[in-house]
Amino acid sequence: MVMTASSLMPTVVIGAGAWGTALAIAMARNGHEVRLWGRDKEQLSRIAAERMNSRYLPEIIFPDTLKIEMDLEKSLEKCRHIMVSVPSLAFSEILHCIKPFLSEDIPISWATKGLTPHNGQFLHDTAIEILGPKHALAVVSGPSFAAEVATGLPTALTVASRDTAFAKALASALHGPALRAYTTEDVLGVQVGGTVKNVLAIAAGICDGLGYGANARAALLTRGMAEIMRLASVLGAEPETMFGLSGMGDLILTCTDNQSRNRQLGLAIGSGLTVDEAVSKVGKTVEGMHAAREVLLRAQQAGVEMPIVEQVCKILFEGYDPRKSVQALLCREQKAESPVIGKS
Ligand SMILES: NC(=O)C1=CN([C@@H]2O[C@H](COP(=O)(O)OP(=O)(O)OC[C@H]3O[C@@H](n4cnc5c(N)ncnc54)[C@H](OP(=O)(O)O)[C@@H]3O)[C@@H](O)[C@H]2O)C=CC1
Ligand SMILES: O=C(CO)COP(=O)(O)O
Repeated sequence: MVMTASSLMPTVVIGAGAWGTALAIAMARNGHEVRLWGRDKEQLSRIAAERMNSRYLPEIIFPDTLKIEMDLEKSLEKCRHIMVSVPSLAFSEILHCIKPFLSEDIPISWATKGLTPHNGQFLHDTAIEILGPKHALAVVSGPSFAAEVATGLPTALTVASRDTAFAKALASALHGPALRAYTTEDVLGVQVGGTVKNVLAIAAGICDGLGYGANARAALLTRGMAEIMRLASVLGAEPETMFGLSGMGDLILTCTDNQSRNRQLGLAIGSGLTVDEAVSKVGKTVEGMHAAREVLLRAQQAGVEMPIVEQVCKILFEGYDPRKSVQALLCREQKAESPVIGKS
C-alpha cells in the first residue's frame, strides 16, 4: 500500500512543549488527526480545557482535529505515526518508554535537534539501536521558531528519511498554506546542520552580547558554516544539504534572531553573566549547551578543526573569558579562506 499523509493518521506527538505543540497545530490545521501527549498530566488537563497551550504557545487556539492524549500507552495502540518532540536529553528515554507498545510497521519521526547525551550519537543511530532496524524513521528540521509556525507565519521545513515514501507522506501531512515541507534522503546531513547550528548560535549571541558588531557576526556565521561543512564532509553527509534549510537556513535563523534560546544564552554570557546565571536567565531548553562537548569530541575523533565550537566549549565548561576566546580565534594562524571542505 502506498504511504500517504492519511496513512499516518492519527499521529501522536510526544512532547507538549513549544515545538511539539506547534507541529501538532500545523498538521491539525491541514485536517490531519493529531493527538498531543506530554508528561505533565496537570498541564495536559489545562491544555485540554483551554484548547491552547498557554505555557508554551499562549493565545493559539487548537484546531478541532488536535486532541489531547492523557494515556500514552492507549494512544500508541491506535496511532499510525509517532512524532517525538522532546529535548535531546529525553529522546532515548522516550523511545525506551514507547518501544514495548509499538508494532514495527509504525513510522517514527522526531523534531528534536541534538545528540544523545553521553555517547554523542546522532539520534537516528540511537533510534535504530533502541527500536531496531524495521521502523521507517524521519527527521523534521529547518529554520522554524515554534511561535511563528503556530501563528501561521510562512515557514519552510525539511523532512529527511531514507524511506522516501515516509518522507513524502510526512511532508504532505505538514505542508499547508503557510508551511512548505521539502524532503531529502540525507538524514545524516540534516542532523549535522541542526545540531551544530545551536552551538554556533551560542557563539553568535556571545559575539553580539560583547558588542562586537555586524562584521564580526557575519564572519562568525561564515566561518561557522565552514566548520559545519568540514564536519559534515568527513562524516559522510552531502555538502549540498549544508546549504539547505536544515544547514545554512537554520544557522542564519538561530544565529541572528533573538527568539533563539541558544542565541539568548550567548547574549547573556556576552553581556557579562556567568554561564550559570545565563542558564537560569534563559530558563528554557538550550540544545547547543548539551551538544557542544559532543560535537567537539566527534570533530576531534575525525581530525576536523572546529575552532569556534572549541571556544564555545571553553567558555561554557572551562570558565574562559569570552573576550579571550574571541582573541584566540582572531590570533589563529593566517590562511587561505578556501577550501571549506577538508579537515582544517
Ligand atoms: N522551539 C522551537 O522553536 C524549536 C525547537 N526544536 C527542537 O525541538 C526539541 C524540543 O524543543 P521545545 O519544544 O522547544 O522545548 P520545550 O522546552 O518548549 O519543551 C520540551 C517538552 O519536552 C518535555 N520533556 C522534557 N523532558 C521530558 C521527558 N524526560 N519525558 C517526556 N517529556 C519531556 C517537556 O515537558 P514539561 O513541559 O513537563 O517540562 C516539554 O513539554 C528540541 O530539541 C529543540 O531543539 C526544533 C525546532 C524549533
Ligand atoms: O531550532 C530552532 C529553530 O529552527 C529553535 O532554536 P532555539 O532552540 O535556539 O530556540
